[in-house]
Amino acid sequence: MRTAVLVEPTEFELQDRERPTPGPDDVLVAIRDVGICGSDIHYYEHGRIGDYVVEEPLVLGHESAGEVVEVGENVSGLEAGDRVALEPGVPCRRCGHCKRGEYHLCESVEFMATPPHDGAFAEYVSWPADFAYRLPETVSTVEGALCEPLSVGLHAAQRGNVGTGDTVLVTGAGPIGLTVAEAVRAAGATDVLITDVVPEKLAFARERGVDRAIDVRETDLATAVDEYTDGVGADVVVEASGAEPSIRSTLEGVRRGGTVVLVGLSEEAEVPFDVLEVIDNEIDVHGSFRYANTYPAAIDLLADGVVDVEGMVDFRSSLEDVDDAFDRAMEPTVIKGMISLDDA
Ligand SMILES: NC(=O)C1=CN([C@@H]2O[C@H](COP(=O)(O)OP(=O)(O)OC[C@H]3O[C@@H](n4cnc5c(N)ncnc54)[C@H](O)[C@@H]3O)[C@@H](O)[C@H]2O)C=CC1
Ligand SMILES: CC(=O)[C@H](N)C(=O)O
Repeated sequence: MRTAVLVEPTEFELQDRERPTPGPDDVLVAIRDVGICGSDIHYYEHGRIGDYVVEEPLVLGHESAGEVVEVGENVSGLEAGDRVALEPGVPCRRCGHCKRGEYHLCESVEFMATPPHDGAFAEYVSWPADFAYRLPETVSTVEGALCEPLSVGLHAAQRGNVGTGDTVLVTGAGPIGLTVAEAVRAAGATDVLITDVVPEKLAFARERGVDRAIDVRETDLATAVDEYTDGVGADVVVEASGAEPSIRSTLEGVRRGGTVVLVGLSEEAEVPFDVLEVIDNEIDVHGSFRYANTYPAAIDLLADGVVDVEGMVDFRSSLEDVDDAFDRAMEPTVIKGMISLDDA
């Protein structure tokens, strides 16, 4: 089968690899669509993300969906011909975190396209059936693949306990910020403000219906939020840029007694944060890491037309054109590129 393998930073090689054989609890999936995520780009450019270093050739791509072509002998509920979204992180299912249902915190999660685990830029992936979710007819495999970033947004909204009538400030209008915006709307937020430093990203967010798009290069964030909220501040701020100034600015946007959710991963592990402000204003600060149990909700929301992810896609490219696709995906105005494979 065809695979695109990252053999060195900035170097993909198209390799012909043996088609995997599904184990008894697995499904073999002919991959149709795979999103290019910021983490794929980071591995492509730098060969590492923090402690995760690409030491062996690695197949990238963890936002994927396709068609089941074979099922293992123990699998029920899925059959050949079903289209599925693949949840990319598979936990041990036995540890305390798994048993509590917070399986995304399992220390033994094997996550696609995170060294040493291969991802989905491949014709076929064999995957545990309980992490493969059937897509209804009305949900495309592009949408199925983008259940992954949508899940990051849904989990962030849950971490922020976003509720009906809330005003939410999202910092960063990349794919994650945009899925957060979709998720908080679905959770009942009535006012969504978003920031960025790229005018095209802000214009796009505006087209998607955010109530206020703030260019923080030109506009003081605290003033803009105060104007919008009559000096109160946002109920919830979700940081989705990873930029250090933006992380620090979350405390300028949140109301007293409000919640800050940190999703964006800073280049630096330590970012100065005014703890006196946090205490004095009784701010709840939550980290948000990936997601758990979000795929069924993501698929339902897509099927019901409550959220949109397909509109974020700027282009679809082929496995053979993966180099060109990554070059395009790195352009600052591009939101989401996809690698799409022919029907298997
Ligand atoms: N916690 C988690 O589970 C996950 C975290 N992430 C992280 O979330 C962040 C966002 O991911 P993507 O949307 O894919 O990244 P992205 O790089 O495509 O988007 C970030 C956006 O922030 C904007 N930005 C840069 N500086 C800014 C500033 N000072 N104020 C406001 N906006 C600013 C950029 O122009 C860009 O539009 C990244 O740090 C990524 O690593 C991504 C996936 C999961
Ligand atoms: C941080 C990422 O972008 C990636 N989606 C991951 O969950 O590892």
